Amino acid sequence: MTDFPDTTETFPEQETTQTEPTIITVGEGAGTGGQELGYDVVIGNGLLARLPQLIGHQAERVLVIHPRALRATGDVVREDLEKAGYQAMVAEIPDAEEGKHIQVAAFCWQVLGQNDFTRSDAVVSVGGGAVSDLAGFVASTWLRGVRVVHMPTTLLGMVDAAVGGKTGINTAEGKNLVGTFHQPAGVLADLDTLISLPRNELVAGLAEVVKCGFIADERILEIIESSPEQAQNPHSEQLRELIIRAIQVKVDVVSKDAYESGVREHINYGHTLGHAIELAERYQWRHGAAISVGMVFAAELARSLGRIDDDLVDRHRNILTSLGLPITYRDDRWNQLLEGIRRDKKNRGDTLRFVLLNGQGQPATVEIPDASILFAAYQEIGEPASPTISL
Ligand SMILES: NC(=O)c1ccc[n+]([C@@H]2O[C@H](COP(=O)([O-])OP(=O)(O)OC[C@H]3O[C@@H](n4cnc5c(N)ncnc54)[C@H](O)[C@@H]3O)[C@@H](O)[C@H]2O)c1
Ligand SMILES: O=C(O)C(=O)C[C@@H](O)[C@H](O)[C@H](O)COP(=O)(O)O
Ligand SMILES: [Zn+2]
Repeated sequence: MTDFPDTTETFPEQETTQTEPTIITVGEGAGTGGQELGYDVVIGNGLLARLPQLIGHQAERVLVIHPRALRATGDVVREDLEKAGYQAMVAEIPDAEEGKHIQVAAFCWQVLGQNDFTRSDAVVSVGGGAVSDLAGFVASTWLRGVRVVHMPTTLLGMVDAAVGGKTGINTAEGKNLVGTFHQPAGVLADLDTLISLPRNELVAGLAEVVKCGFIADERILEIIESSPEQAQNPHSEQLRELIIRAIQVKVDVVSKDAYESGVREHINYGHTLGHAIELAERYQWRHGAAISVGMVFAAELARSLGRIDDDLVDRHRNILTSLGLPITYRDDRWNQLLEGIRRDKKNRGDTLRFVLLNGQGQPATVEIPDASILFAAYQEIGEPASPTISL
């Protein structure tokens, strides 16, 4: 997997301030919990004890789905659930995008079936966005829908993937092409889990935070600009504030448009090219890295259409670079990328649609009349591909 910045180290140990958790409700007043809006995203430290409250006491059995890399954490969660009186079991799935596969979903369905999971039982995801996407998909399809609680352990999972109910798996043709909308019963974002997260994963998550800054909350951009280092420090107050602000942006949008028939498309900023890059790279690029390049591409596209000025495009490049995120892509892959772009879910028939800015904090979904405009923007982000080394 591509490393940016060139490190997988974690942050040095440091005291973390324990404060009262922040609770943000999705679709406040809109529903009754379960698979509807009206659930809580709890952000804080040491939150595991709150899990039974979110699962609910009608469940007797709970399946904890976690990736191989988080075996120890998955076991702790399972043991805690056993102590709380549930019959808890784990399903260990392949790491990262390898987990977002139909065969992995089939494995989880088998575990649920063999353990007689009923409609009152529940699923818990422990891991990053790949795990919550897969576990959410499994929960939404098992018996046509059982409760799922997400415990995101990556920054990206906390600020984006665990919130809002999009689930998904990949197919050979592209990213997230199969999936459902299935709101969780709750989300526990325990900031302590970020301490073991490799720095490059944390930085990848910051790409989605920056996205929220450009589409909605400029204060996010200002915090990062004033200290890109503190934004990457899992112990910092700045990162806590960034997480809360980014979740608030997502919650506001999802609360208005849970099924993406309007404004929810805006949180797909940077994803049209981003997903095409992920496919072209056979998922060896992190999602956040691909979205970073995708946002610069979208900014160039908006500039070429006269929607934003040079300063806003430069702000994209500066802020993403300050975090060590990539802003260019190899210049010899256009046809392959265009194929991916054509499969984006925002398209309607042959009409390509992109989320672009009309200014800071002013996103809009725009129809692209002619793919040649896209090619021109691609040239602005292109860099020569590394020469092939032949023996
Ligand atoms: N459903 C949505 O709304 C939504 C939103 C954004 C992204 N996504 C999806 O999320 C996925 C990306 O999520 P991600 O960036 O979290 O990647 P990921 O789930 O692949 O996790 C990244 C890596 O970090 C490891 N990891 C997780 N938590 C850790 C921890 N606390 N300590 C150490 N290592 C840990 C994982 O094992 C994995 O190797 C993509 O598939 C993307 O499409 C979905
Ligand atoms: O929640 C949403 O809506 C998003 O678009 C958030 C994105 O960050 C996320 O990557 C999502 O999975 C993309 O969805 P897709 O519909 O483009 O597959
Ligand atoms: Zn995303």
